[in-house]
Amino acid sequence: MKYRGSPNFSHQQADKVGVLITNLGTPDAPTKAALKPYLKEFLSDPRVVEFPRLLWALILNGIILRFRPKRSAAAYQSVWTDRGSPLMYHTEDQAQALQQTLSKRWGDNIVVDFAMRYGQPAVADAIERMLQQGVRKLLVVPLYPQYSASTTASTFDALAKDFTQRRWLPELRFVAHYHDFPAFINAAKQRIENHWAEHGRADKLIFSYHGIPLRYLKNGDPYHCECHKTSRLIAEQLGLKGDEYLTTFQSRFGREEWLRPYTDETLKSLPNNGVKSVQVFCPGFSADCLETIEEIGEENREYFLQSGGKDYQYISALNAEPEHIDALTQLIEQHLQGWNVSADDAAQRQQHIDALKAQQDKVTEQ
Ligand SMILES: C=CC1=C(C)c2cc3[nH]c(cc4nc(cc5[nH]c(cc1n2)c(C)c5CCC(=O)O)C(CCC(=O)O)=C4C)c(C)c3C=C
Ligand SMILES: [Fe+2]
Ligand SMILES: [Fe+2]
Repeated sequence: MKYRGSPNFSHQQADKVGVLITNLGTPDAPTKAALKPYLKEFLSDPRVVEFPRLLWALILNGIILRFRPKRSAAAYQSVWTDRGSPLMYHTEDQAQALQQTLSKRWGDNIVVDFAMRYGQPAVADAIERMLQQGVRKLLVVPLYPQYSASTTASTFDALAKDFTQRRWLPELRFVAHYHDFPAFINAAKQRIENHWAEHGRADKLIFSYHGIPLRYLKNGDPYHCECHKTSRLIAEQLGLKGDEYLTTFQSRFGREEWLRPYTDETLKSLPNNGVKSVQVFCPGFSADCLETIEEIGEENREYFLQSGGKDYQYISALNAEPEHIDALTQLIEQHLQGWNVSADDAAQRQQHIDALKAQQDKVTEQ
């Protein structure tokens, strides 16, 4: 059969609304063996590496997948916890907290689940689980506040690929970005103010975002502009002047030029320019992960201190903090408008089916 259906579908089942939050994905374990398939899937995605396919396959398999898994495994070991990868357990906590807040208003009619673009839990499996539970209206929320083809569009690709193989598609809504959503900006503001209340302020606040190749910006990716807008809006809410904060880009990969200024180079140069204390916040990461805990929390701290900096503080991501869950709940509710499903839908469909059946019976009797 070409298209997967839902043959066990119960006609009495109430229609449900599904909310699927997604993030990038993470290896199953902090080992070379687990890193290899994870990196292979991730870096084979043409949305991530826009390069001639054949040439890239040679570089990826011949060079990168030979050396990088070991190096990355060591980095992952330094952030791994009893609950596994931070990205995984924060996303799990976010889904659970959202189920609670949304159920208060929607009761049993709403199902929240989470998936990862690469690795497990896979997007296709989450969709299957949700459809099995009666989800007929699906809202997908990639937890990337700023749109980028390499992340947001790639998530859409995964959904689309699954849908090409299904018979009965749900109604679909997709959050492409929320870089300027007031409740999100407010959550970031609160996170930073909470940090200030405990630790005081630094000479500069650095907003560090994951980079992308400069070429993608030149080809029309709005990511760079959305990052700058997020920074500006958070800074405005905090009452910061233009020279009190900076926007930088981290996590370069490969040899070509990426978005500038680079976070590491900036932190190395700041002490020479009289900036002795910094606080770094990453508004593009909805959960702490390798790139924030290890790269920003550890590696870049060393760069700053070795270059003459005196005080370096990393402000953790929004994770499953109440103000983040509140912001995401508002975002989700905005995108769910008009989708008030109830048991009535199922009852109505059953009536329709009964009527059809009665008609059919009449035909066979004749
Ligand atoms: C938040 C937005 C992200 C964008 C934009 C993004 C683009 C991007 N990333 C790579 C290469 C790598 N990224 C890696 C890890 C990683 N990236 C993001 C987010 C974005 N990436 C997250 C949340 C993580 C951490 C995942 C975790 O398990 O904690 C890695 C793997 C780590 C490593 O081996 O160093 C790579 C590789 C490219 C090439 C790219 C845009 C083109
Ligand atoms: Fe990345
Ligand atoms: Fe821009």
